Amino acid sequence: MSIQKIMVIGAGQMGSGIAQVCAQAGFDVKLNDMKEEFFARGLGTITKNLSRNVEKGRMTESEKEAVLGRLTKSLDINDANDVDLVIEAAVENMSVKQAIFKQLDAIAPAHAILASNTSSLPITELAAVTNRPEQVIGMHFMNPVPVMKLVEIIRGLATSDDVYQAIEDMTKKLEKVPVEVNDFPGFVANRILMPMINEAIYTLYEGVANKEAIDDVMKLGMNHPMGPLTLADFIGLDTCLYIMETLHEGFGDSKYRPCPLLRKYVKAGWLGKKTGRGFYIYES
Ligand SMILES: CC(=O)CC(=O)SCCNC(=O)CCNC(=O)[C@H](O)C(C)(C)COP(=O)(O)OP(=O)(O)OC[C@H]1O[C@@H](n2cnc3c(N)ncnc32)[C@H](O)[C@@H]1OP(=O)(O)O
Ligand SMILES: NC(=O)C1=CN([C@@H]2O[C@H](COP(=O)(O)OP(=O)(O)OC[C@H]3O[C@@H](n4cnc5c(N)ncnc54)[C@H](O)[C@@H]3O)[C@@H](O)[C@H]2O)C=CC1
Repeated sequence: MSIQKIMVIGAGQMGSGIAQVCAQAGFDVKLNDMKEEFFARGLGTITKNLSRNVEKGRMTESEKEAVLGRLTKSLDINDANDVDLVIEAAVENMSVKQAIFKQLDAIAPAHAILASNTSSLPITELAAVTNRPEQVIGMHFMNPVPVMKLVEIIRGLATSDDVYQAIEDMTKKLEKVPVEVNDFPGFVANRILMPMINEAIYTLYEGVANKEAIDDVMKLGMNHPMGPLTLADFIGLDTCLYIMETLHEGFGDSKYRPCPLLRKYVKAGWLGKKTGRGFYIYES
């Protein structure tokens, strides 16, 4: 199974990072989003990251131009008609993702693999809306994609061994480390990380300490690179809430109930770094 042409759906924080590392590894990448401005924002982030690589002597200017040359703009999902792999990185919402997978199943070539960068949603449920469930798989990158080494590879119930192998090989070409995981809500990464973040939000909500103190405890006491509230802002509070809801619904266990303060911030549109305000305020 040979992969050369890729479409990445969603040019947000994750999609832009995924498109960047794929283009850096030599793949031809179509970066798809719904509007020109969303694509432009994603391309802006990629260009900034590549320029930093040039400044730091990790890449020449001509290598940077070659990477950018392998990236193409797409504002139409029909552009998936000649790709070998689609990596979907749109919002963490099952109905949005299922609608995308249904369309892709009709558009993408019969051999194409359909992967999702979902943080928590069942791959098997995405696969079920297609006629190629054996070619549907989870490819869960970590944020920030250009820096973090891990990719959780999630097998849906029907995912074939050949498809798993092709995605594992492709992940290694991106210089990432694949880890095989089965299809349960939140997989491994967010089954463990997100309840910790949710508990940090409860700690704030219940007035145990202020936000700086909570972050300091985990940074200085546990050597985490970011405190949990800073990390929640970095991930996006909407994404954190979606993940907690998936865990809560998927396991039916009250220990996963999302903190009311998290819901309130999301309802206010305080989604974290990407909107300029979450637990902290960010200059643009
Ligand atoms: C929600 C999910 O489904 C799963 C997830 O992704 S959960 C989130 C997982 N990610 C984490 O937990 C990240 C935790 N934070 C960290 O590891 C670090 O704070 C960090 C790597 C983000 C930044 O590191 P730092 O040392 O504090 O800052 P800084 O010195 O500015 O950055 C370190 C390097 O990362 C790079 N970097 C930082 N942020 C970046 C970004 N958004 N994009 C690209 N590169 C970035 C910097 O350019 C820098 O590279 P150089 O040293 O080569 O110049
Ligand atoms: N933020 C994080 O730390 C991580 C997020 N993820 C997952 O990655 C996915 C994307 O998350 P982010 O990049 O953080 O979100 P984001 O909000 O930064 O970006 C989402 C992008 O998808 C686009 N989009 C939405 N619907 C679309 C459609 N139908 N067609 C094309 N584009 C569409 C939006 O316009 C936006 O640009 C989610 O499933 C999330 O759970 C996975 C790992 C880490």
